[in-house]
Amino acid sequence: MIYVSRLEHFNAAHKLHNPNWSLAKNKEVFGPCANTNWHGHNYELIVTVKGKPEPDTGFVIDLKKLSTLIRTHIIEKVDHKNLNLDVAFMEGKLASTENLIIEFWNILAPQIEKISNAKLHSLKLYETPRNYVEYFGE
Ligand SMILES: Nc1nc2c(c(=O)[nH]1)N=C([C@H](O)[C@H](O)COP(=O)(O)OP(=O)(O)OP(=O)(O)O)CN2
Repeated sequence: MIYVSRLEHFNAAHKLHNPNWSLAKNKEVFGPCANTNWHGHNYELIVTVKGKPEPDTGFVIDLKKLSTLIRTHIIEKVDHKNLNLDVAFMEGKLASTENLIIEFWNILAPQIEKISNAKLHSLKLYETPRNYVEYFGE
């Protein structure tokens, strides 16, 4: 089994805010991340797919096609957007890195299987250079 990865990036604004809590409670739990007027991050997304190289191409997946797929289905929806206000698939969800990566998985996994024999293996999402989450679909 070969694991093939593509790094993409996007910039987005958000705030961590639980609508069931008061502003004071949100600030107590989320600190500056609850700032009422938003804050931004430079996100980095690493998408890893697994499979066997196709005999005709030597590719598990064409990385150009994988990049286009990620950009079409994820990056164009979140880049330079407000994750709390502008992104349909985050509606009603707390804009944490964990919740984002689950939504990304649900979107990408079926799309990757449409264009290749490879399967999505993992996603890694950096919110800051020091904070990241990983997801393996379970
Ligand atoms: N489990 C999670 N914890 C936190 C998340 C998250 O998505 N999941 N998000 C945040 C904030 O949105 C943000 O990432 C924190 O920013 P900050 O503390 O400024 O991160 P830095 O790495 O830049 O901070 P340094 O302390 O300067 O290293 C908080 N928690």
